[in-house]
Amino acid sequence: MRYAHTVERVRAAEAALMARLPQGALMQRAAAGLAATCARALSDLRGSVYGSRVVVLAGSGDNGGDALYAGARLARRGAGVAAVLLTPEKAHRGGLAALRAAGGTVVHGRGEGEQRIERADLVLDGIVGIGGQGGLRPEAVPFAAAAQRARERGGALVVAVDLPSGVDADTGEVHGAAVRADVTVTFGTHKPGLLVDPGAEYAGVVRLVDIGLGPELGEGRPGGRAAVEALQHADLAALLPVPTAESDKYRRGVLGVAAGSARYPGAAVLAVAGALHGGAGAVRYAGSAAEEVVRRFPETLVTSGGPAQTGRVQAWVVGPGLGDGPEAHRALDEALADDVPVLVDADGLTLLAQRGPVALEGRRAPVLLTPHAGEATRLLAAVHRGEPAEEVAHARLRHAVRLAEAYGAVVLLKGSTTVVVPAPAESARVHSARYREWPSFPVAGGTPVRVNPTGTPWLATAGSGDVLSGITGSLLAAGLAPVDAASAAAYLHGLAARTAAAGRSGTVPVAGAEPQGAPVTALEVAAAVRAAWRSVRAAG
Ligand SMILES: NC(=O)C1=CN([C@@H]2O[C@H](COP(=O)(O)OP(=O)(O)OC[C@H]3O[C@@H](n4cnc5c(N)ncnc54)[C@H](O)[C@@H]3O)[C@@H](O)[C@H]2O)[C@@H](O)CC1
Ligand SMILES: Nc1ncnc2c1ncn2[C@@H]1O[C@H](COP(=O)(O)OP(=O)(O)O)[C@@H](O)[C@H]1O
Ligand SMILES: [K+]
Repeated sequence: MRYAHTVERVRAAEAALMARLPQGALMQRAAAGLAATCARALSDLRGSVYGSRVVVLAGSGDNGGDALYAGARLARRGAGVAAVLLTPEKAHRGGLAALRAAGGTVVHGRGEGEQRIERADLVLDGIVGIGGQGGLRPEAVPFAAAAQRARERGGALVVAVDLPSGVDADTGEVHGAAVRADVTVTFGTHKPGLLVDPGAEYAGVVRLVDIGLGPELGEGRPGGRAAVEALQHADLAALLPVPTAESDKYRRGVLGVAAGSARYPGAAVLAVAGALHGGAGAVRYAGSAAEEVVRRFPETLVTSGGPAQTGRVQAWVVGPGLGDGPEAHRALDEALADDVPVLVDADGLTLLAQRGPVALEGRRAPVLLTPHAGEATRLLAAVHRGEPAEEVAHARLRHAVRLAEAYGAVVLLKGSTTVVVPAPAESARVHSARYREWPSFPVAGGTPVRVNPTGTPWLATAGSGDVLSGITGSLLAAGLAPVDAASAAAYLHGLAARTAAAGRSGTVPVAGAEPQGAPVTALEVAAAVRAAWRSVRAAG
């Protein structure tokens, strides 16, 4: 598992650790790790650190201090290091003295600063770290722009210190300008904003430097009190259901799929395709696309009636391609009336948004909502004034948490970074009338939010969401808890898309890297789930 902690937790852990260490020890650990990463990168880029041109962008806080000390270490190895100080009178004293003592220089004036940045081999972004508030301040913006020009024209490497300046550490939100980094060297633990877009995209490849915070952060457990966590191959291998000698198809789980309509039969086929590859023992399909489904997948048990006419299932997927007619409403009602976990997707979400959270009242078994930003906007509009979908996409954690709180449901919010939020602890369904303030992220005392590390923009293709519903439903039917089913399915789905696009299996995701290979269709993603599953089990 990869864990991320909020600024508040990091500060508390740092304070506890610093109380036991000599002054400045933590900053030296951070600077040493940072300089080592930069030195490796410079060696790869130019053959050696000696003679390379490094510019340190230093703000007035400890983030600037880290950058200046790291600059000093690089200068001692023969790099030409120049510092651009955002507020010279407040620059970190010790860091600046160390840089000067190592032969580094200070650049004066904006023009010269920008020129130096544009000619640099490596730019260290130490403008602001976890102490940042809001977007980049105006005086920092031209330097961030110069660093971007240096990347684009000169092939300079931009290395962010702790996090790219301008990215919100706790949420990944970016308000205004921010530094775009190739590599981010972060200290002690990941910050949520490094794992969630848009912040994750600004961060590039993230390297974690151990500064000894682990025991303070974890409180005896790995990842203790993390706000965000991301599954890795080994976690997934432990979650995936594998049949035993005693298994039969019922014990492996039976999933019901209520999807598709005369107008959208394809959605039914795609959801069933996902379901059949997701690990359940059997898939029952209920709806008007029964003929198409069984023609394509003869292993499906079908009925042209609704969920109430279907035999026993252990979970339902309801919604993809259902349309909005009376049959669609009936399918949603009948699925929700069954006392098993229900995943609501696509048109099912649009119907649910018309009714609001009250439609889920009285249910005991879990509900899992899987909206994209547009559907999330509609669901939120039922309990709150509407917000445009871009707002949801740019503040993913906040809106997914809001949705989970408002509907008392597990939420998987799709998009560039898919996030999975657990249902609120006690069923606190909130109605517009008594609604005062939205909960903020992270939820106090809450379980961590899962973010998916395997996503790829190749998935932005029609019908891939239907496939995801099927995979998730299958894992739910197999008995996984909703948060595990949703996050494991998103992981497999992303890995399958990467595998299908690259034409080979087992591709391990690299953050910030350009997507490999060629376009894929939704059905090809479903077919590649098997290869993704294999590569996960092989690594686990
Ligand atoms: N506290 C610790 O023990 C450690 C902290 N470390 C470093 O210290 C950093 C935190 O240091 P600080 O608490 O001094 O805070 P920062 O250095 O992150 O930021 C504070 C400074 O940035 C300015 N600032 C705030 N928002 C800004 C914005 N939007 N645009 C431009 N400037 C802005 C503030 O005026 C303030 O001077 C971490 O990110 C990490 O790099 C590391 O050295 C490891 C140990
Ligand atoms: N830019 C992107 N990067 C990564 N994944 C994406 C991106 N855009 C969409 N996706 C993924 O593609 C899938 C699309 O699902 P959805 O929006 O429901 O489409 P459809 O209704 O056509 O199936 C989701 O899994 C989503 O997370
Ligand atoms: K920074």
